[in-house]
Amino acid sequence: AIQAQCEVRQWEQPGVPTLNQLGEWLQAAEGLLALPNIAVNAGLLAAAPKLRVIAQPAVGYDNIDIQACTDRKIPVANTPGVLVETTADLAFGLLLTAARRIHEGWAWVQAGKWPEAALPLGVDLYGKTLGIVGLGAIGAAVTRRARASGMKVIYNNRRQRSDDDLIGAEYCCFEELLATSDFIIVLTPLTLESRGLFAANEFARMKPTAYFINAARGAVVNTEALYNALVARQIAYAALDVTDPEPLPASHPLIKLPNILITPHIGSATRETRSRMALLAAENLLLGLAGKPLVTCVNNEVNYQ
Ligand SMILES: NC(=O)C1=CN([C@@H]2O[C@H](COP(=O)(O)OP(=O)(O)OC[C@H]3O[C@@H](n4cnc5c(N)ncnc54)[C@H](OP(=O)(O)O)[C@@H]3O)[C@@H](O)[C@H]2O)C=CC1
Ligand SMILES: O=CC(=O)O
Repeated sequence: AIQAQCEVRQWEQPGVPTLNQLGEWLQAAEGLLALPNIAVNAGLLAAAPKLRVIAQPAVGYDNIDIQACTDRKIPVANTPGVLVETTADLAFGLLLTAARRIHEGWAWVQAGKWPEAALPLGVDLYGKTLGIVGLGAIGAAVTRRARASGMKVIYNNRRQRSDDDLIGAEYCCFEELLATSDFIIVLTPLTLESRGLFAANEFARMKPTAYFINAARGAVVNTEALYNALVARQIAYAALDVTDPEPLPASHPLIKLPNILITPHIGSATRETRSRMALLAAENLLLGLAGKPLVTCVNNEVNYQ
C-alpha cells in the first residue's frame, strides 16, 4: 500500500542503522516508519528537515522523543488495541510456562532424562494472587485469563481505574502488591517514572516464592538487581519477554541461571497481529503524508485537523 503511493527506502541490513548511514535518506524523508529499536530523538529529527509524520508498528513509544516531535509539529502514531489479546496471551503464557516448568520438562525429555529422574515440580495458579503493575489494555486482558485460572488479581497504577470492579482486579498500593503477590506481571509503559522501578529494594520486599514476569520494557527493571535476587533466591523465578540490554547477548549471566525463562520480545509476534500492526502503521503514515488526521496519534495536539 505504501509503495503504491510513495517512493520507499527500507533499511534491510542487520542491526540498527546509525544517523550517518541514514543521512541522505533522512534528508529527503517526509514520512518515517520506525521500529522501536530506533532512537527517534532530536538528532534524528535535525537530520530529517522534511519529516511530516512518524508511524511505529508498536504500542510502546519510549524510543521516541515525543516532545521534540511535537515541537516540530510532527504527529506520531503507535498501534494500540490491535495487539492486546496477543500480548496478553504471551504474558500469561510466560507465567504459566514458568509456573508449570513446561520448558524445563521439554528440555528433560530432549536430554533423555525422563526415565531415570524426578520431573521438575512447578506451582499451582489457582488460589494464588497475581499482582499487575500497569493495568491498562493488556493488563485487563491478562486479568481475564488469570481469573479464568482461579487467581485473585490485584494491581497498581498511578491512579485507580473506575472500571476495576468490572475487570475483576482490586487496586492496592505498590508496597502491598510487592509483599502479597505470588506472581507479578509488569505491563507499565517505560517512562521517566517507571525506569528502574524494580530494583534491589523491590525484589527484597517480594515473597521468596514469587514469580516475576516482565512483558513491558526491559529498562523498567534493574537487570543486575534482578540477577542478584534470583541468585540469592530472594524471589523464586523470573520470566521475561523484554530485557535490558536488548537483545541480550548469549554470554549474559542471566541466561545461565536455572530459575529464569526468557523470550526474545515476541509479545505481539503472531502472523495475524503483526499484519494488523503493519496495516495500522501504514494507514497512519499515508494519512499523515496526505495531511489528514492520524487514527491513533500519540501527540494529538499536533494531529492534522
Ligand atoms: N512484550 C511486548 O512485545 C509488548 C510490550 N508492550 C508494552 O506494554 C505496555 C503497556 O501496553 P498497554 O496495556 O497497551 O498500555 P496502556 O496504556 O493501555 O496501559 C498502561 C497502564 O500502565 C499504567 N501506568 C503508567 N505508568 C505507570 C507507573 N509509573 N506505575 C504504574 N502504572 C503505570 C497506566 O495507568 P496510569 O496512567 O493510571 O498509571 C495504564 O493503565 C506498552 O507501553 C509496551 O511498553 C506492549 C505490547 C507488546
Ligand atoms: O513491544 C511492543 C509494543 O508494541 O510496544
